[in-house]
Amino acid sequence: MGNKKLRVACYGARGAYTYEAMEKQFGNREKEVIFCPLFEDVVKAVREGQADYGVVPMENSSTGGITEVYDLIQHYDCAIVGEQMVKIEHVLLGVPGATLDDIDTVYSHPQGFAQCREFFMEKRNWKQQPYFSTAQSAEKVAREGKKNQAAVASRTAGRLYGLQVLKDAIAFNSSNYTRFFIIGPAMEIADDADKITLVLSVRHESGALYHVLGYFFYGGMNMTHLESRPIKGKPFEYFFHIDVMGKLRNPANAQTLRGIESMSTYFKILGNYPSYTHKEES
Ligand SMILES: O=C(O)C(=O)Cc1ccccc1
Repeated sequence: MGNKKLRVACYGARGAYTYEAMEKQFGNREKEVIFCPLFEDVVKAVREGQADYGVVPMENSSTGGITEVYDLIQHYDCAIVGEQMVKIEHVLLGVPGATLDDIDTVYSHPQGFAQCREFFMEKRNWKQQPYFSTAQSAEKVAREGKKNQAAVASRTAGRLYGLQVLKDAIAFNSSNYTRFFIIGPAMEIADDADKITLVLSVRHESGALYHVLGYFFYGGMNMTHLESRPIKGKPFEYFFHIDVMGKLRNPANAQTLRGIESMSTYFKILGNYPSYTHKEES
């Protein structure tokens, strides 16, 4: 890439959780950040070359896989070049001077509402208004300046957009983490890459997935995530998105994957990248 400034497509806005993940990945590098209001805008920007990399959330420890992102990466044929993990601590934000009693409408990303489900069970007369990222929700509430409006977002977003915390720690799971993919137009295998993401489908017959997964067991490759996604045009057939610990440069791992490929009706490796745990330990 020479000395050209890095262009990174980031979901949301400054103060979004994805922005935190982006800073963890690229913080020390000079970059131009292209903010995208939709996940699809991020993936498209990477595919069409407006950005060198993109950052999107893909899995949450309370609510599970963010399935739309899996479908988009597959549809736009992007590669995974890294991952990051961010601790998510949602707060309820309102305009200065507002109290909980003033609120009747709340804005957030649907993930924000899902992760605070129990808090909102008690607020049945509040309207939950799905919006873009949590940060854009905070910005909207600040910009409109109405006492009846609140946002579910981070404390950082509140500080950034001049809102006050009406209620702290509103997520139902205090150990709430989100995993993010760093995507690119093509695979990049760093020396410390230790995790592989791949997509496959198998014949529609008994034992087909069992046989495929058996290869991981016999090859000693620890599977860390499995997500099944419907295949468009083939009702009740699935793409399996699989994360396993391993290295494509390790001949034994490569051999295991070749075995799996031979058992699959569709097989594509999306990336081999340094895992979050690996980075934390090093
Ligand atoms: O909206 C954001 O801030 C995001 O980055 C998406 C998201 C929303 C809620 C939890 C984790 C990620």
